[in-house]
Amino acid sequence: MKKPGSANHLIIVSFSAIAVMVLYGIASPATSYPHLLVAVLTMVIISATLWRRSLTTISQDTSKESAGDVSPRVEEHEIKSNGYEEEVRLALRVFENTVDGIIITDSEGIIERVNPAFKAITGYEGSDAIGKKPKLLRSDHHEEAFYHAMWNELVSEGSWNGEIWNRRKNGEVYPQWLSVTAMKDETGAITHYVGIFHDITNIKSSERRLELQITHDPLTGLPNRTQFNDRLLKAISQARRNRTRLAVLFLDLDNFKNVNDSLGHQFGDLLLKDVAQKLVQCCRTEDTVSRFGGDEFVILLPTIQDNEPAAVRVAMRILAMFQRPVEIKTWQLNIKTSIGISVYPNDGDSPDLLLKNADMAMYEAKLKGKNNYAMFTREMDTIVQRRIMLETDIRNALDRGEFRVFYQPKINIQTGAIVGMEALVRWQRADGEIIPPDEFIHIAEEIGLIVELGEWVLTTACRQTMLWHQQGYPHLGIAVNLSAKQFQSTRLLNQVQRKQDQFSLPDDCLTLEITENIVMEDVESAITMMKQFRDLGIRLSIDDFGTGYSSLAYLRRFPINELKIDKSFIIDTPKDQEASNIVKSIVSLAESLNLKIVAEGVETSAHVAFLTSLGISTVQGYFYSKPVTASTFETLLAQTKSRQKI
Ligand SMILES: Nc1nc2c(ncn2[C@@H]2O[C@@H]3COP(=O)(O)O[C@H]4[C@@H](O)[C@H](n5cnc6c(=O)[nH]c(N)nc65)O[C@@H]4COP(=O)(O)O[C@H]3[C@H]2O)c(=O)[nH]1
Repeated sequence: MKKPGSANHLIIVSFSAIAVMVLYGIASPATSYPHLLVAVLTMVIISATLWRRSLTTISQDTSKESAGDVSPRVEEHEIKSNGYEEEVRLALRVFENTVDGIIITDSEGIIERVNPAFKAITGYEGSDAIGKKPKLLRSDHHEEAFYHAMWNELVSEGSWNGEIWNRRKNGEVYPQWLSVTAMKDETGAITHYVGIFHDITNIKSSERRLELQITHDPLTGLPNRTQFNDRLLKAISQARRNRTRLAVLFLDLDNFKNVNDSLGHQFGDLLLKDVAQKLVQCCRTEDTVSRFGGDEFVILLPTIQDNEPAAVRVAMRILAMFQRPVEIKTWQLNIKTSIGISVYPNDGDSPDLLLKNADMAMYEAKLKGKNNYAMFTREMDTIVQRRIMLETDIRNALDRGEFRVFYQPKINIQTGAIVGMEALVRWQRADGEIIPPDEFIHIAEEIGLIVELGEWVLTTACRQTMLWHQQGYPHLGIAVNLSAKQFQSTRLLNQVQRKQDQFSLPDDCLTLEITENIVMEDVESAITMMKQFRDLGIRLSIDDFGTGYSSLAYLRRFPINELKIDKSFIIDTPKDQEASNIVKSIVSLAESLNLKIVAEGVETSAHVAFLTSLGISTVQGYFYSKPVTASTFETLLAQTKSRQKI
């Protein structure tokens, strides 16, 4: 008798474990599962062969030893008790019941057997497939080279695993994961090929959904930052190879936040979708229009012939599109945009640099006024770097005590006496650099520091005025500038009243200087506010008069005390006729409205003579003094006092 050897027992034991795992779905479905199935099928074939051989041996032995003691039934019983036949049955059940399609071909690749799952996946009956080659399932998805490579690997390595697109009987092309294994006999010759596959359509479509989520903006469906960066990187290498140029356009919507805040986020979303569509219409199909989030859109023009014109043409087309109101529901919105442009290779050779520079140029476009574009320039880099530095540092400048108040005297043109002063803030950084207000006031406004800073200036100026009053100059008036945000702050009135009380300033001592544009923003509430100041004994002056857009009709209704003629007019007098006429008109306007006049920017004796001829009594300018520190101002006070005594 020949019993199955111990090696065979081992194989059977491991086969049982695998078969049970497969039946109960323990193995992972993606890649290890086909390997297990191949193992199972290997076992099917090996087991069947061994079993057949064992039975043959038994029957031979039986015939040989028919007269002997050992009954063949005993041998059969032994086989059954070893579980051998049972294992083979189990393997066949796996073949029949697995959800994976299985094809077994002969060494020539002619299909010998397929399992029921094969039919479920491909739609072909066993009878359709048996006797044919697996070519039957081919789609046009792959080149011939793909199949060559697959067979080469199969023959050399003994197996092939991978994704393959096949065609079902109904013509539908679908992706499947396929593992093919070459089965060999004892001599090493290939006897069969076993192919195991499963349909991965669902996996692929959820992969696609996931990829879409990773690479696209869910609101507008446009590529997102990740996808944009990817395309920009590829476009840069292509442009480098072909020695061509590309452009990046960075844009955001001016005042989008206001739309969102006033009309709600849903409305804002509709607006963004609409803008996205229109931007796509402004570009060619090979361009990438992406949304980085919020109201930021970035466009890639992957090939442009020249440095500027092509990119500028697209920017102009976009700006023209924004000239027309956007219609959302029943609303017509005037939305504007600012566009910054950077060009490869001049403005950067990496996605980061091109984006940063386009962003910088966009900031410059905003400064030029809304609905504008700007090309990146090297100088911008320096300006923006400085602005970023100031923006970071200013946040703690107040706590670090880096602000100073300078005072510029206001002079009585007839007597030369100092009648008051304007408080002008400066920022003295730790390294000693003095930064003028024109450079940081708008930053303080943007980051919300201005109300706090304004209060500090008001306190400092009022305290200093009180001290000078106490030192023997009780006639000095003090003028303090207000920014738009301060003027709109509900705290302002209360703040001013407290300072006036705290430093015992008499009525008409404190003047608040506001620009025309500030009051014109919301005329009615500005008038209410101004009346309250007047009731407190606070003077009001319209600063930079002539440069804004105040209406004369409103001017009549403003409870103001003074017009301050802007220095840009004074500077050109008396030579420039137009400037001189404007100054004359402002003077007669002030007279008719019973307002006082202050002329600023008085730099020369010719200015003084001209203003004197117009009957102006109060002036301010470098001819007398630049803004100076409190101690220098005290020296000026002492000098003019002694001059007057002489
Ligand atoms: N070329 C020339 N310039 C002259 C002459 N006389 C005076 N100036 C300058 O003209 C500006 C007058 O102040 P402003 O029109 O209120 O214009 C101010 C004001 O709008 C703003 N500002 C200054 N301090 C404050 C502040 O404390 N709060 C706010 N909100 N704004 C301030 O910054 C602006 C600029 O202030 P400054 O740089 O101090 O510049 C001052 C002053 O130095 C002259 O003869 N020739």
